[in-house]
Amino acid sequence: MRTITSDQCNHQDDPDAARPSLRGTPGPPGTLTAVPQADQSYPGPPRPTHVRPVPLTELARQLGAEAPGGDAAATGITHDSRAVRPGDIYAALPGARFHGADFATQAASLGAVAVLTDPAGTERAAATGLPVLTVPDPRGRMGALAATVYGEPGKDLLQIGITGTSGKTTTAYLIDGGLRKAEEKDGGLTGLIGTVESRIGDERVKSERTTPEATELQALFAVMRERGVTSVAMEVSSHALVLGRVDGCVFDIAVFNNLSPEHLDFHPDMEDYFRAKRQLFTTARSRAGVVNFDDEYGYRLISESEVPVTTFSAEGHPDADWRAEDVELGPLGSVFTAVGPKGESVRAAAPLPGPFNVANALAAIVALVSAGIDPQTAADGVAAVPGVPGRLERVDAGQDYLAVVDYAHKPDAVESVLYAIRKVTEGSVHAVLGCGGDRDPHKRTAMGSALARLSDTAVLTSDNPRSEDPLAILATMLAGAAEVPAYERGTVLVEEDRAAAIAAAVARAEPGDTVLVLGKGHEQGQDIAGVVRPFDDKRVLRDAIEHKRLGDGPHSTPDHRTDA
Ligand SMILES: CC(=O)N[C@H]1[C@@H](OP(=O)(O)OP(=O)(O)OC[C@H]2O[C@@H](n3ccc(=O)[nH]c3=O)[C@H](O)[C@@H]2O)O[C@H](CO)[C@@H](O)[C@@H]1O[C@H](C)C(=O)N[C@@H](C)C(=O)N[C@H](CCC(=O)O)C(=O)O
Ligand SMILES: Nc1ncnc2c1ncn2[C@@H]1O[C@H](COP(=O)(O)OP(=O)(O)OP(=O)(O)O)[C@@H](O)[C@H]1O
Repeated sequence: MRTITSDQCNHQDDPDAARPSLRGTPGPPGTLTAVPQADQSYPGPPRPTHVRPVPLTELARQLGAEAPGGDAAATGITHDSRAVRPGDIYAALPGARFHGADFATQAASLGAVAVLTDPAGTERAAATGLPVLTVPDPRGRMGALAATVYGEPGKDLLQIGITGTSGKTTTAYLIDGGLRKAEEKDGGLTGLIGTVESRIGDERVKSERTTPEATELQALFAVMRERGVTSVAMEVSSHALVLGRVDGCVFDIAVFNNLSPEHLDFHPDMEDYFRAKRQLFTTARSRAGVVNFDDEYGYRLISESEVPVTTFSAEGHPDADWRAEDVELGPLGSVFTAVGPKGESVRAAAPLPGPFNVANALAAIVALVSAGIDPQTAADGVAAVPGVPGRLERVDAGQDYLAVVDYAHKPDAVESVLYAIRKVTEGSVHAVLGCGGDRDPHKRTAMGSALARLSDTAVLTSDNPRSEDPLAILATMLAGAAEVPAYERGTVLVEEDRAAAIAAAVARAEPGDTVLVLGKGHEQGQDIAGVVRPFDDKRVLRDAIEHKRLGDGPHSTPDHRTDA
């Protein structure tokens, strides 16, 4: 293993030059070790190129676990045996499907130096001959341990965490816009972590989850620090809060957008879902909060937050700290005045349409101001965001009607998007929607109802059926559509094949109408019976529009649709 000293490592030469603006506290000087960048079939997240090895005895002390003999040290940590690199601790966690200890042999063969596990995994881990660190709840200890292994990278980053049922991704991109604007004069880079992707400056990294597991997150923070990132906006899902994925982080600002029924396959009820989100507003997790005054659960959070909160109201409520006033909604976005508690008043713009994006933009501005950025810079940065992948994203192929792809895949989001489109367009709306299999089945009826009630043509179709029968999912959605009184209901079509469903909506579009393809947004594949086939709503929509223009029959008139 090649060892270099800190003065050979770029960002240690002149830490102030590398991370100057929003934070910029350099790590302590010391010896850095180049980390082997092994070839892996499972790529895992990016890793820092240099770390300071941490002796296992020190890590055992942190865990309160029995110290292993010898002088081995760790240079990384992962919870996935396939992603182990030489020098890693392998965290063998109990899960719903497996016990990670079953993969300890693979971890050892890839160069793990120790295994962190629970008493149930100790014997299998010890059989590899590696030192074993046993604790009752390894998942609960893994985040803080990962932060230690990677040298507490989060402490060198301004961290803004966003939670809520809808708008996390959008708000994260809008905050990133403001952070970029603030960094313009200093030359610092920004980071973004969320559902669509992670970004290290302009480099894009594929996301496996909305919020990475703690070992991946701390490694990502370390890479960001190494490359000169000074501030990061990240989505924090309720799964992440319950599963300890953000253990080891203290967010400078925590943002709460809203809460509506979702993930009720994971949370037993809304109270449990709310409490999971509320964890982000404890002193262990954040320093200050930004909370949506207009949301029922946001309003409740104001009194239940442990950290001081600043409130915002896109509806202009006079009791909120920040308000959106003089809102003008437009088909491409909205403009409004953000009015603050100290007499601040800046003209701002939401670069995406719909009232809910005024809320997302105001949330972003208030989070940025709470992080110390001046309101005009914050508003300018938010307004400059060119769009968010798969969120109200337009497809233009020269047609005389609007065609939009959107990620709405829960009842509240479907309603918000349809209301938003209705507010800014006059023609008919032809909307396509499916529900994913193996996920919260409770929302399917409500999704069917919302689409039937708010569209002129509702085309019910497949999303990612996964292991479920798509027709069974569609039957539940159709039952929801049938609950809508006939006088309120648009034409409902059922078309199992998603491409044909999109073509059916396009076939009905007249000049001035809107075709709205919902549910998959940025996604590039469709999971049918565990096989993910390439499927890109934007490309399929564009093809359907072009086929219609060329009068190419089969694509514009699917022959196996069902009128409800
Ligand atoms: C409910 C949930 O979130 N489960 C997560 C959890 O699974 P689990 O504990 O049951 O793990 P398991 O599959 O039994 O495996 C046990 C252990 O063996 C390890 N293993 C497994 C196989 C192997 O070859 N080698 C290996 O080391 C696994 O890494 C794991 O640590 O730990 C796994 C390892 O990190 C995660 O992949 C898995 O996320 C699942 C796949 C998932 O999709 N979660 C979704 C629902 C999720 O987290 N969504 C949220 C919210 C999104 C939103 O708001 O829309 C998100 O943040 O993405
Ligand atoms: N503030 C909001 N209120 C209601 N609906 C919203 C809001 N923001 C976005 N949406 C809708 O929800 C969809 C998903 O938005 P976004 O990806 O920003 O949220 P998210 O919280 O990251 O969602 P997910 O958890 O599903 O990834 C958007 O495409 C839009 O239809």
